Amino acid sequence: MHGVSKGYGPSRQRVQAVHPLSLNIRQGDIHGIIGASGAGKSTLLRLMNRLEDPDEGAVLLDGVDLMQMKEPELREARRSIGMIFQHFHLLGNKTVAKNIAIPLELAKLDKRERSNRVLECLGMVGLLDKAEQYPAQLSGGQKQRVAIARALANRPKVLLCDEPTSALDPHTTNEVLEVLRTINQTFGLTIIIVTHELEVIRSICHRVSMMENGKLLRTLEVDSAGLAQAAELFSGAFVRNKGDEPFA
Ligand SMILES: Nc1ncnc2c1ncn2[C@@H]1O[C@H](COP(=O)(O)OP(=O)(O)OP(=O)(O)O)[C@@H](O)[C@H]1O
Repeated sequence: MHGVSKGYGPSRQRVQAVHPLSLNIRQGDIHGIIGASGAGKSTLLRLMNRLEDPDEGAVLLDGVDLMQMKEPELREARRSIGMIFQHFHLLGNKTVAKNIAIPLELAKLDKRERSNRVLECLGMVGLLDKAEQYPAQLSGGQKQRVAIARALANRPKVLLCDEPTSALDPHTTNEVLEVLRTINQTFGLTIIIVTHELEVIRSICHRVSMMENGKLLRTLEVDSAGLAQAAELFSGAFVRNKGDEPFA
């Protein structure tokens, strides 16, 4: 991202969600974005696949600026960027297999290819036995794994994760993080995770960017020095353990 910014609302009451910033995400990394509520993390993530358009700046994927793209080129590029959300966004009236098939139908894959791809993705998240179940029959962690499978269906290069474990207990959080780690290691998928949980950064991220009031404070390697700096910058602000109050 080069010099991107985003504000909301008319000029007098304008909220500058993201001040002009540049950020390079390394291919194959799991990159965390952390900061207090309202820091602009989700907005930054939504700028990465043009779910929101920046007011200025360039969003480059493999060196190609998404801002210069028009349909259908943009639609094609968006297929290479999957996304998952805190509350899963699964369709309750469709089975797990049908949920995962939705992006494949939109991409106009034929039926045979679709069902092969659905099985492939279910295998990646370890839920082959749940294909014919409905979301309501699954645990939170399983629902998020279905959402991951759906996001992977079009074989993206990048997976954007907006607070993927914030609605989950510690056990299912680990289950989801393990799936993300395995996908990253096995397929080299680049993963960007917005979170307010230091534990998520510690356990799976290679680098972390810290945001405050719409500004990018710093990007650090996730090693002991980086984690110590991160903790210092946001002392008292992280959720250290599930059940703690988020952001004092
Ligand atoms: N669609 C919108 N319309 C108006 N203001 C918005 C919109 N989306 C975000 N904002 C504002 O932009 C700022 C940044 O919001 P954003 O959701 O990106 O922060 P965040 O760091 O992800 O917060 P949280 O952790 O609470 O989700 C906030 O002040 C928010 O109220």
